[in-house]
Amino acid sequence: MKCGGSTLAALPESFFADMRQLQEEGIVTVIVHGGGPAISDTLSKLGIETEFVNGLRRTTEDVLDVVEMVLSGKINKEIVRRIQLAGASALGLSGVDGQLIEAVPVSNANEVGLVGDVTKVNAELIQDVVQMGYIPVIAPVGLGADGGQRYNINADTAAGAVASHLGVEQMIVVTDVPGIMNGEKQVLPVVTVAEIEAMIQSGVIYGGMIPKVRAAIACIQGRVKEVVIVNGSEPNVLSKVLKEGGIGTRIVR
Ligand SMILES: Nc1ncnc2c1ncn2[C@@H]1O[C@H](COP(=O)(O)OP(=O)(O)O)[C@@H](O)[C@H]1O
Ligand SMILES: CC(=O)N[C@@H](CCC(=O)OP(=O)(O)O)C(=O)O
Repeated sequence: MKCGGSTLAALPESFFADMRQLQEEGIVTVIVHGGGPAISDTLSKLGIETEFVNGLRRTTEDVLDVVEMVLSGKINKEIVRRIQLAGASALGLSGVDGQLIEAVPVSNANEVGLVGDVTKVNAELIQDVVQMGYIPVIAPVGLGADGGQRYNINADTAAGAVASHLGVEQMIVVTDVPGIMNGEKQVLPVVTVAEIEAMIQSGVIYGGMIPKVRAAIACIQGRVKEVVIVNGSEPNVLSKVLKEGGIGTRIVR
């Protein structure tokens, strides 16, 4: 599951209670989270300028310090605490811990700086954490293969990579809209990978939805059958996706 920064503060207690219920039923959840708005807030308090190029934050070493502090510190621990308060067990990690997420510079690094694309995920570590009874909560900061260089990774991209390396059946993207909407603001129940490019071209899909659909395209292969985009403030949204369906937008092959 990917939890977007747009919705984290608005997630109700029941969202985490639902997660506990699912864990008790043996449904395994792995969380990759964002935190874009909180990063932007802290950068502005510190007087560090920030800017997005095609949805990716232009990242200098100074920006990266704040990204890591906010994502791996504040946001990651907030989510872990909320899961624990709901009575479930969670363990917070970033892509740095246990070399969880290995990354290389994105192809337009000359424009965006220290932003990474995922090349490898330590799936064994995630599986071990799950085996120990914890819900892994992962912040999208990656490390170069040499272990020295950190990279800021878009959270949708990181979640898609984790989903495909784990070979899960479904990725749930929790955000602040009820799904992908068409030009008339109607939520589309199903969108195919083939339809997405045209929707980006026509401007129906824009801004923060673009990295989500691109991550979906990249991860829907092999065992990953679908990506479902849902609103986190919808009551018991996780159970509804997993048990009833008919909610949000399903992106399928
Ligand atoms: N076709 C679309 N349907 C729904 N939302 C869209 C669409 N195109 C762009 N968006 C935007 O994508 C946003 C979600 O992305 P973002 O703000 O980055 O969220 P998150 O922090 O959850 O990743 C929505 O709030 C909406 O403004
Ligand atoms: C490279 C890049 O843009 N990284 C993102 C990481 C956080 C993120 O993606 O958070 P949301 O899911 O809330 O948007 C950033 O710096 O904002």
